[in-house]
Amino acid sequence: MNAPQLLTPAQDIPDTLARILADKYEEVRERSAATPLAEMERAARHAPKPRDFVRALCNAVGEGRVGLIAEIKRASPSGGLIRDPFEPAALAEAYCAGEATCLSVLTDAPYFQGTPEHLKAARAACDLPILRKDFMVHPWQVHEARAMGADCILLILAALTDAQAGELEDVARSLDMAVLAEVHDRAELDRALGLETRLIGVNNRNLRTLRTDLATAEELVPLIPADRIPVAESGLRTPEDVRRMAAAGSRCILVGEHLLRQPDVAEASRQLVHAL
Ligand SMILES: O=P(O)(O)OC[C@@H](O)[C@@H](O)c1c[nH]c2ccccc12
Repeated sequence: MNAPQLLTPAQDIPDTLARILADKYEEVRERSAATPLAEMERAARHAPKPRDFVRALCNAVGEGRVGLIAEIKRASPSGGLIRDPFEPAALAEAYCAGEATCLSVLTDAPYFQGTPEHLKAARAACDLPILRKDFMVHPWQVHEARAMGADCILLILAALTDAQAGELEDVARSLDMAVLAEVHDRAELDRALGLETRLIGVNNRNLRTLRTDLATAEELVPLIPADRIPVAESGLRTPEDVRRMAAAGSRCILVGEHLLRQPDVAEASRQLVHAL
């Protein structure tokens, strides 16, 4: 990607997401100056082999279970401090014991109090495939994700132009990583379907206002073609919520805050996995 695209995010992105992205562009500018792309590419090539994120979800669904992507995050803009003390390795083990299919680990520091160390610790503690949950805006971050051990990246369509999303997807594919393309409305869904990836996340949370509404997935999941894999994200708490998402056509879910607020994370995870 050319340097000018590092300078500033697209202009028409309001509110919370705009603030996060402005900070992210600044962060990437600084970090990629400290560790040049060529060095990050080399680190990515030497990372442990990717785990198959898509296959894990397909297997879970094929065996009649919920495909649960269980999230590890210390804090969030909407939830404040979510878990304290916060132990990523212990959480990864608990999710694994609770039959989660994959993990999602926040690595964004300013808004989620995440670090790459959280992802590394989680990956070393279990053998589940791992999504790096961050705001990806530049190929440098995709190599960085692979270098820290991530098996999948998130592409938030609301944060990216089609050209950016396509380029980031190409880099991920070149590194044998999966891509979760995240949408919040029909226009973003149409754009996501122009990508190669089969994984389409429908975020029930509006990243501009931070409110969740399960009706978002109920509206959009039925529009996703059968050759793709829908993932309902955010605001899910109860087995009943999981059944609502499955009724709309999504047997894969991404759940964070609810699980992280439980004392017994493994048991809470198991309850969602066996909700159907
Ligand atoms: O904690 P929740 O409401 O269960 O949501 C998890 C996940 O969907 C949410 O963290 C998320 C979805 N898309 C994102 C994009 C960036 C940061 C965070 C997210």
